[in-house]
Amino acid sequence: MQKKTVLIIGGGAVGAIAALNLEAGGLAEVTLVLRSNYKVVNEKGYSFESCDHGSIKAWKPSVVRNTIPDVKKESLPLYDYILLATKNIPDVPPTVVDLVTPALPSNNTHTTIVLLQNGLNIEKPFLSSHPKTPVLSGVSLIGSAEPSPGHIVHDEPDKLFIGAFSNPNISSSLAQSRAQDFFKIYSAASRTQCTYSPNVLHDRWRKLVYNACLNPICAITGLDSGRIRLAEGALNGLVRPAMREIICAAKAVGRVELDEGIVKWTIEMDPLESYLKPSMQQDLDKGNFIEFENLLGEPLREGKKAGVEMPTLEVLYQLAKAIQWRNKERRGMVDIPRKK
Ligand SMILES: NC(=O)C1=CN([C@@H]2O[C@H](COP(=O)(O)OP(=O)(O)OC[C@H]3O[C@@H](n4cnc5c(N)ncnc54)[C@H](OP(=O)(O)O)[C@@H]3O)[C@@H](O)[C@H]2O)C=CC1
Ligand SMILES: CC(C)(CO)C(=O)C(=O)O
Repeated sequence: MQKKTVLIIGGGAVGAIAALNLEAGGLAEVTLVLRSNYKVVNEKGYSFESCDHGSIKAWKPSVVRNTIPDVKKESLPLYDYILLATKNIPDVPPTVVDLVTPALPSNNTHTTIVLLQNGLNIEKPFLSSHPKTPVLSGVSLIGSAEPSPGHIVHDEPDKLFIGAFSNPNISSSLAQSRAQDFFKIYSAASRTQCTYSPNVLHDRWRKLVYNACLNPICAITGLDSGRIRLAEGALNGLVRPAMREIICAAKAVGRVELDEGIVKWTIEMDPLESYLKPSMQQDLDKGNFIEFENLLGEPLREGKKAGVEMPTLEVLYQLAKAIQWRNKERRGMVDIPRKK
């Protein structure tokens, strides 16, 4: 079988493991686009400490580059898949659509986009920019981090749920067959728990019980997912009310039934003593922008539109927004009046 060509944009904690896993399966040839870790990875390769793949040194995928391929200018054939593994931050340019544009003509039908990213409604921008492009959802339960450039510490197994986002411009059987094909190439190495899961909305709302609640609560308080369980009053006063608001919104917006048991399950998903920092907390620690619009803003807006009261998420959202503004100011992206 001829290998599928996969362009991965973003080779941090999640993208590097995806690249490694796809090439290990032997059914994909990966081109990986890097930014801050390009020099290190290009010169020395990645080093991995991975619970699924073992300890690996000086690894590189088939192609490493520091620019998005311009398929027209470089006369390149279209990729079979473009997988986005950047943080998805619509309020800070470039947007995900800006990123794929050089590698994807707007009338594309060949390439399939795979969004290996957290959050709700992340497929929506592509419906207008690339209306006939199938877009797949990758909901990942991995625990992975890049403590220094090119060094990947992967300590919670790569459990990935793949399905197709609905798109009124293409047949659902086409979109689903693209999802099944990607599931096969991602599963080929037999080292991950990849699941073909057509109920994308269910998977995304279920993951939001964690991401819309623990991500901002841990980021804002500076307490990791273990300490937040120990801190007096935090579970009953913050975490559980936020999670219950997501359960109500999932039902009202997506007709997704999540039972009360998911609250306990999500809180206890990782052992307390692993003191795991959700990705939003890791980003704040690094002084990076946070993915608060897709993780928190979209479920909040959708829930409120459907008539759900979400007072806890509303406060978390406004706090996260202020923190993002602080990050923008630090980077000179907002002008403020001079101090008198
Ligand atoms: N980490 C985890 O355990 C989990 C993460 N997720 C989700 O997966 C997605 C990816 O997260 P994660 O891997 O942790 O994030 P990271 O920050 O570790 O990696 C993102 C990478 O994308 C790169 N990038 C950003 N913009 C560009 C660009 N324009 N061109 C090239 N590279 C770019 C970043 O480079 P630079 O360093 O220059 O910014 C960085 O290397 C997110 O949506 C996250 O929520 C889901 C489950 C678990
Ligand atoms: C739930 C978790 C920790 C990974 O599975 C995550 O999605 C994140 O840190 O953003």
